[in-house]
Amino acid sequence: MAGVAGRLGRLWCSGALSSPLQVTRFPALQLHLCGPAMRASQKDFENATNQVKLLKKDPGNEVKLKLYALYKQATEGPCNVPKPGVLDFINKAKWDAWNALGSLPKETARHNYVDLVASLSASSESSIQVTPAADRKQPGSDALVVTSQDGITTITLNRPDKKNALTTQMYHDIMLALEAAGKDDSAITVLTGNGDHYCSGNDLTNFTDIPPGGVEEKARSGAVLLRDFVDCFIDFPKPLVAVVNGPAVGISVTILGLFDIVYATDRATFHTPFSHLGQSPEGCSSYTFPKMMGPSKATEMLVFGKKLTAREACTQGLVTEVFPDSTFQKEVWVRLKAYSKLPPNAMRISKQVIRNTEKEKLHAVNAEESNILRERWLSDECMNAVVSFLSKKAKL
Ligand SMILES: CCCC/C=C/CC(=O)SCCNC(=O)CCNC(=O)[C@H](O)C(C)(C)COP(=O)(O)OP(=O)(O)OC[C@H]1O[C@@H](n2cnc3c(N)ncnc32)[C@H](O)[C@@H]1OP(=O)(O)O
Repeated sequence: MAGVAGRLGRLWCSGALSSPLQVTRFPALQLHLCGPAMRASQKDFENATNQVKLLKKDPGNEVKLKLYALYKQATEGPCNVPKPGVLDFINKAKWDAWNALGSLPKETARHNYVDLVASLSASSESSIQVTPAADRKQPGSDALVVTSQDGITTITLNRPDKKNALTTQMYHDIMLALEAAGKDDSAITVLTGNGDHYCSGNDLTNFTDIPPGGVEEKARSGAVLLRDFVDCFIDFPKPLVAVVNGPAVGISVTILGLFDIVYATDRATFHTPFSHLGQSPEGCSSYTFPKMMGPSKATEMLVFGKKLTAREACTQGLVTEVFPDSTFQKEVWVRLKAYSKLPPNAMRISKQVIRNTEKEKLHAVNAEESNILRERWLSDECMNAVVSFLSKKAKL
């Protein structure tokens, strides 16, 4: 049975499954509670399927099967596939759960799915906002989740098992998400992380994906990607907020200088170990850090790799406000929801007035930093550091 549980566990990652704990106690009742006045929209449903990927706790196999069944019923209607053989435990369990829903209408199944996800989110102490419909194209992988609610578009880094390290795909997806968020009807955009880290910076395995043009081509395309990525933050047209839910490393720290507000849990740390990695500052930090904290404090971070606590980062001006970890999510989201009700055009224009004084300079700094890094990535110092990390000899 342990094997079955393990395999069922993998269902959890499929995106079709979600969960509410109370519901599991009265499944039959719950499945028919939904009246016509309480229908969930297709957008609510799509949002719930995204939200389920962000739940912190595994809700258990019984709930997962329920979610699977509701998802299938909502998307395909009553069970219409042949019953799997008795030895095909997993598929039989899934089939039984779906078949048990009988002729439950698609709409009701959709509503119950949304309900289940909402109550599971509430009971799982998820660090992620409960978010209904986002009218947008979702990024190409689960590593980034974009949701919208209460005038706030939230972009969540979702690779908690890798401390939210940024893959090449994620850089592209974040750029797409920012482009969409800049144009949507939300007032504020938030970047945050799922799990115990905010982000561990560039995924060092990105360096292992060498194209036919060799390492020079890799460094060249990396520099173009870096420059484009940081440009999106420089040009982002509306208030951009970082909700730093845990330790932050590398590029996830440097670009904070381009955010309008940075809220951090007191558990967060801020680390830019560029010299250790044979690299050099990016994200415009060679300009924004000395400006906000003075040249010598910036040197401690960017040259000597001094790791700051959240409170130190707040004193240095990198962080706007620090919150106790136990109340971090609650306090921050209450605050942001209040801000999001301010007139959006006024906020957008005020942000742009502040940013426009610096834009040209920031673009020039970004171009220069990207060029310098292109050289650094080809250095022995950098290659040795990456090999050392990848062979598990080094950790920051
Ligand atoms: C094209 C644009 C380029 C922009 C350039 C940006 C420069 C930077 O961002 S430099 C910063 C690069 N980041 C790092 O050097 C961090 C490396 N990670 C660590 O030192 C540690 O993982 C940690 C201190 C962040 C966390 O340590 P902890 O003990 O809590 O967890 P781990 O067991 O080490 O990590 C779990 C899991 O995640 C993998 N992982 C973590 N960070 C990265 C990363 N940056 N790249 C690739 N993989 C990472 C780690 O290897 C573990 O994986 P396994 O479970 O498979 O062993």
